[in-house]
Amino acid sequence: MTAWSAPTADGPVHGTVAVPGSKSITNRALLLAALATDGVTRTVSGAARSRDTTLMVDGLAALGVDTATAPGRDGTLDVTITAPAHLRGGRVDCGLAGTVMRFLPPAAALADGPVEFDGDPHARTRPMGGVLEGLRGLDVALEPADADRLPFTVLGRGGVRGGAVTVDASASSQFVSGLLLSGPRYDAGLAVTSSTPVPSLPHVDMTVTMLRLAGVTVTSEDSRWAVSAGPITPDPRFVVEPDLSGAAVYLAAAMITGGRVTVAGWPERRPGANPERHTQSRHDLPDLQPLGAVRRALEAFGATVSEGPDGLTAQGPDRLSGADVDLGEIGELTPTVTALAIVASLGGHASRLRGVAHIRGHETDRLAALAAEAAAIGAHVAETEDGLEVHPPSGPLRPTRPWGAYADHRMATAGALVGLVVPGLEIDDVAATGKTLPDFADDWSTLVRGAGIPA
Ligand SMILES: O=C(O)C1=C[C@@H](OP(=O)(O)O)[C@@H](O)[C@H](O)C1
Ligand SMILES: C=C(OP(=O)(O)O)C(=O)O
Repeated sequence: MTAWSAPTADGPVHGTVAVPGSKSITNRALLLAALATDGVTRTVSGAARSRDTTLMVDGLAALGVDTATAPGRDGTLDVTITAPAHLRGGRVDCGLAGTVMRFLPPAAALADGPVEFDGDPHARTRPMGGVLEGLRGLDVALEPADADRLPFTVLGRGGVRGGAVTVDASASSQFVSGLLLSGPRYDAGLAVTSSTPVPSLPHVDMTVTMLRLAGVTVTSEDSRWAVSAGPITPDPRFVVEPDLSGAAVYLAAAMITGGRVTVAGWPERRPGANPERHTQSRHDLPDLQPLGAVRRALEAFGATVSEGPDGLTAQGPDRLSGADVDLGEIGELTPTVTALAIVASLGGHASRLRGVAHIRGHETDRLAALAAEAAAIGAHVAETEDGLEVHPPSGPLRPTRPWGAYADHRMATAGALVGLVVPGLEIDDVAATGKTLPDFADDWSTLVRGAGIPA
């Protein structure tokens, strides 16, 4: 693997960029189309053309779902899905995708035969307990019976009785989302209670909203969510919006350099759009991604973030401030925010990132990885129990070795952000960005060198 030289910014980064569709929305839309109960062929358009999407499409195909992909607008994919009358047994490669390893086992329980699950070496260390505990609570048989990690087999028996389960979802909101997405197909529907606080709650909200858009009755109260048994009928042409966490990387480039970057194609929403209405049109969309929380986190470092007809725009300050931010709702932003905190520390400002203990179970132990890569350039980033503290360094930052990506897209993009102000920084595996941002290296270089990415 050849290291990639991250471009250094000569001045403020200005431009307009297009980012791929959200992998979280894409993979929910694909699964809901595959679980649809009316035999209609559906298209998910604007889907991320990325490894996680491909893994979901291939996983669904392994369960007997009819899938076809075609190039869509702006480098995205159009995926056509026809749900079969019955899912079948097979073998699913989860890669490193949390959405595949947590969302497909509850669907596999509906299959007519055993479904084997495995993934990348690191995927075998990612927590799975909540999903498997939930399935066992519904009398779904697993092999091994006490499995709590990949690899395992779900012994599908063509149906699931459904009912109420209590799980520990402190390690990932995806445990709750995964169970809820298949719940309407269980005989008695499904009620999921988490015995512990759930991180990344906006991702559970995304699940609830997308289920409602697909005609499912969902109730939620505190840490309990319930879906009624019944038809799943998503929009036959579902349009995926751009990925907010991917967008945040480009917005952060403006922040770090005192520039201005717009992410094009951000949907304009009417306030009060109603997810209970079984419809989807561009101007009648409920919020699916946590823009408010992301905006607050970026603004805490001094950015101005605005939405308009051109898209989502961040304007950087002359110098970043330090910040004390709780990222519990948006844990996947931690690498990006850490890069902002490292740059702020160069101006003498300390920062504290809290509420993200669970990201030790993400693509890698992100707290350990961020602290280690920061130390290798002379930055001062210390792990805490639930986050990171970033302090001013004792001298200028200098790479001593390539920044490690750890097969983690967001570690790679965090390295690119730090590279804007640290000359000579290389990233050991920029291809890791293919998990969600397949064109990242080229798009980033084009933006930073001033030409902007055609949006
Ligand atoms: O449901 C989803 O699409 C996601 C939920 C979150 O997972 P965690 O709750 O494990 O943080 C998020 O970090 C991940 O990137 C995507
Ligand atoms: C945590 C992430 O991914 P996954 O869906 O694999 O959990 C992420 O994208 O930051």
